[in-house]
Amino acid sequence: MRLIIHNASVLNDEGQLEIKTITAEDGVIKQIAAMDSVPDAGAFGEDTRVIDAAGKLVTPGFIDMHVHLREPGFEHKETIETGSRSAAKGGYTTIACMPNTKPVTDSPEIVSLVLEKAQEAGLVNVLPYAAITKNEQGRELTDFAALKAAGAIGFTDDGVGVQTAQTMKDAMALAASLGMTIIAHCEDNSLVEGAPVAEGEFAKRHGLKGIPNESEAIHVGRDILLAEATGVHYHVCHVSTEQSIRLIRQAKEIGINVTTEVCPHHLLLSEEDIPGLDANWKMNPPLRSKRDVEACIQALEDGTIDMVVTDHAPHSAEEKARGMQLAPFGIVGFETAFPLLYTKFVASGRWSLDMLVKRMTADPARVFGLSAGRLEAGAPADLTIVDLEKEKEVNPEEFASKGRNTPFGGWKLKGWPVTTIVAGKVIWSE
Ligand SMILES: NC(=O)N[C@@H](CC(=O)O)C(=O)O
Ligand SMILES: [Zn+2]
Ligand SMILES: [Zn+2]
Repeated sequence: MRLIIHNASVLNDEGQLEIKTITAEDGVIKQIAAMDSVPDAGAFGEDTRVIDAAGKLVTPGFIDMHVHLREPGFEHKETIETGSRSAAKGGYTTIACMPNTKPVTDSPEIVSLVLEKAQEAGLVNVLPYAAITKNEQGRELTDFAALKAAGAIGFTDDGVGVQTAQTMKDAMALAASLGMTIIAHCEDNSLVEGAPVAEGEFAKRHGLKGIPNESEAIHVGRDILLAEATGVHYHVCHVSTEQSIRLIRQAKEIGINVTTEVCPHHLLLSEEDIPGLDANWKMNPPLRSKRDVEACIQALEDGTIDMVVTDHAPHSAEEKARGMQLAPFGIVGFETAFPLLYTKFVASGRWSLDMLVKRMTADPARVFGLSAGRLEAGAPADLTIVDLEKEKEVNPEEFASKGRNTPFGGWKLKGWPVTTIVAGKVIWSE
């Protein structure tokens, strides 16, 4: 199997675009070179596909280290197949899925099941996380060694914070001894108790209880101290507050092994933007203040925040119709992430295209030690072709995801992925 992508606009080491021809063989990039004439597929033998990418950007496939695929147990929200297709449509080629399934991914059997289903879907690379504690109940640690052996790439109780410091410390010490990462949903339940949105004007206006910033930052601070004590690689999920960012920045400065991620919605929306009691604006962490949004943007720019993730969290329309107080937290993310960030930050002139692409490819690959995420000979032929000029309105009805729960419906965006390639094979194309 050979793939040739001709006329590809690729970002070079200086972050500038140049036109190249990318050749891949047996799932691996062979060559990236300047070529004058359109290669003739016939000249390479029958098993060759040539794509003319004239006028389009070709990047390493996007990597999303925080997603919810819902299978097993919540197939009415999403399956590994529909989630993988949604990811492919958003330009993602590698995704790491959270263990808050039913049953929770806390046994080697469920890790294997997720890997099998992903294999059957045959689309993107799916990397499973396993739970830190049994059934994500925050009490008894799972069997980290067995879960690692089954293919888990890290440990997290995402969906809920690990409430007890001793449990987190034990988890970190064990993960460190196995060379594994602890990925933490940071939330102190005692400060949250049933609040559906962030503290702020919106909560006040609608008489809702507010989630304070400290509920996140207290866990971040606690865990940084525990990471220092245990030496583990500690990764903070969906960071959303100025205070957490301050703590992470200081920890990085003194050499503690901490990394973090941010979601597009926390870079683009504040609690002031919530139009009304529509649960498509309800997610965890909640939309916070404008100050927090600006802190997230600046931290992604200076590298304090390492990467962008979607926290793709599909729920059914029926579940989201239960109203702001009762509906589950979460919004879908795969199919809008790149166009949102490209339109709002790159086309507007605040970020370079190179920075955005790195935060969605090379940076997550570096943090999690993945071989993907770079355009060079020997790397996996996981590639995304993007039409930066293409302009389109977000239409949730067209999502490949089962989830329609997005606050971005109707937004007019530029920079849509048009072809996604995994291991040299086109897995999605417009
Ligand atoms: N982010 C969310 O709002 N929801 C996630 C859980 C989580 O990421 O904490 C979910 O599983 O629905
Ligand atoms: Zn979470
Ligand atoms: Zn999540």
